[in-house]
Amino acid sequence: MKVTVLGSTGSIGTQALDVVRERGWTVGTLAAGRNLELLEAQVREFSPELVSVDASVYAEARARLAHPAVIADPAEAAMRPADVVVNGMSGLPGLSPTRAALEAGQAVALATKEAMVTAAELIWAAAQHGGGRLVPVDSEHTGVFQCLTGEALEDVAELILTASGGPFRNGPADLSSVTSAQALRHPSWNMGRKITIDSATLMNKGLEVMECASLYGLPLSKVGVVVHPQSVVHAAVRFRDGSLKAQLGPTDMRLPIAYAMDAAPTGMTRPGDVRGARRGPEVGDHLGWPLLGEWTFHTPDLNRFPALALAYRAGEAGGLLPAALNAADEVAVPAFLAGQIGFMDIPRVIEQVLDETPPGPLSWDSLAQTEAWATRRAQELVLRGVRA
Ligand SMILES: NC(=O)C1=CN([C@@H]2O[C@H](COP(=O)(O)OP(=O)(O)OC[C@H]3O[C@@H](n4cnc5c(N)ncnc54)[C@H](OP(=O)(O)O)[C@@H]3O)[C@@H](O)[C@H]2O)C=CC1
Ligand SMILES: CC(=O)[C@@H](O)[C@H](O)COP(=O)(O)O
Ligand SMILES: [Mn+2]
Repeated sequence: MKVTVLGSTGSIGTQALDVVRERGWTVGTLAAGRNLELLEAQVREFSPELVSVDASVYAEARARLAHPAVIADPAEAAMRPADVVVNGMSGLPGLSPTRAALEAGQAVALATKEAMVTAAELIWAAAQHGGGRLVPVDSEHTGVFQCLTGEALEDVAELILTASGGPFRNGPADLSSVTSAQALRHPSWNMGRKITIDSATLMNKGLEVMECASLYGLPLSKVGVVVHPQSVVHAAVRFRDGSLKAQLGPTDMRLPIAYAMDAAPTGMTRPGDVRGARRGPEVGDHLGWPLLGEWTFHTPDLNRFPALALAYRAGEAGGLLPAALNAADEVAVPAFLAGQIGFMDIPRVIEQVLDETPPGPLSWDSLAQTEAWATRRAQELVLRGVRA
């Protein structure tokens, strides 16, 4: 199988390349941002025909990388014919490559949750128009996908996503003065910095609730969240007869990535279009994973973690609000990491941006305008302070 990996130098990208190595697949195209040292090592190992890098390091990349063609356009990289395109780009920059890949008829293993959060209708239209297919990589959403396989959507009463609860699930009661070092200490997953902070605020779960509704074509009122500190159960589906089906697994993203890569060629073309895939060989030496230990489940505390309620609010409003929420979060999280604002200012910035977002129908143009506006407004709030 010939694979494209977008975001190849990140947490998802490097694990996708682990799967490629284990399976003996080949790499046609890689897209990275600015980490040329790691990209150079990946080029040496996988010999792709094409690499894309961030425009700011394009000249340096041309000088350093002798043999593959070098471009500065991940959307073009996404269109290069491949059996599967893994998108592990973080945030808004991952949106246009997702669109480009689907419009070019590619099979996409999609980790970039921001695409389904901000632009689901447009992404599905791109898939319909271009013949592209997609399968989610996110651990909870592959969990739902696997639970829904062989079931009828009309029989679903509720989709349940588990949350680890992040590093602050047991305290302190007041989160105003927690540090970025504390917030970056995720209890169960090793991930990029942005998603790790989102896990600490529970915004990650908020984004995932919207991602889930968009993927499976169900209203937000049918997507629930339960805190499960052990991160063994990734998701569950409650059916109308009262039965629950859950998906369990080790906390190793190579399993969801490998499943999505196997499933993408027969993947989803519209919301809820779930067809399970044949499973590939063992991933990451997990056949002996011990199904042992104690598992607990409790409801999330929306007072300490208001970001989750904000995400439900944006998701229920729909239109351009999820894009505004996401853009504000993409400003607030780096500002927190840079020490410019406190931890509880993250949801404050987002709430004020949501309150002020001009309504309107979703299109690629209005999406880009709203993202630009919300980014600017969030930057102002970071500099000047949010309302009391
Ligand atoms: N990590 C995880 O376990 C999970 C992640 N996800 C989702 O997957 C996505 C990626 O997350 P994660 O891997 O943690 O993030 P990382 O921050 O670890 O990686 C982001 C990747 O995007 C790359 N990138 C940035 N700009 C560009 C660009 N212009 N062109 C191409 N690549 C670019 C970065 O490149 P560089 O470093 O070279 O600058 C890096 O390779 C997010 O949407 C996240 O929510 C979902 C579930 C689990
Ligand atoms: C691995 C994965 O899918 C992450 O999105 C994970 O869910 C983050 O953990 P939280 O449950 O703490 O948000
Ligand atoms: Mn997840």
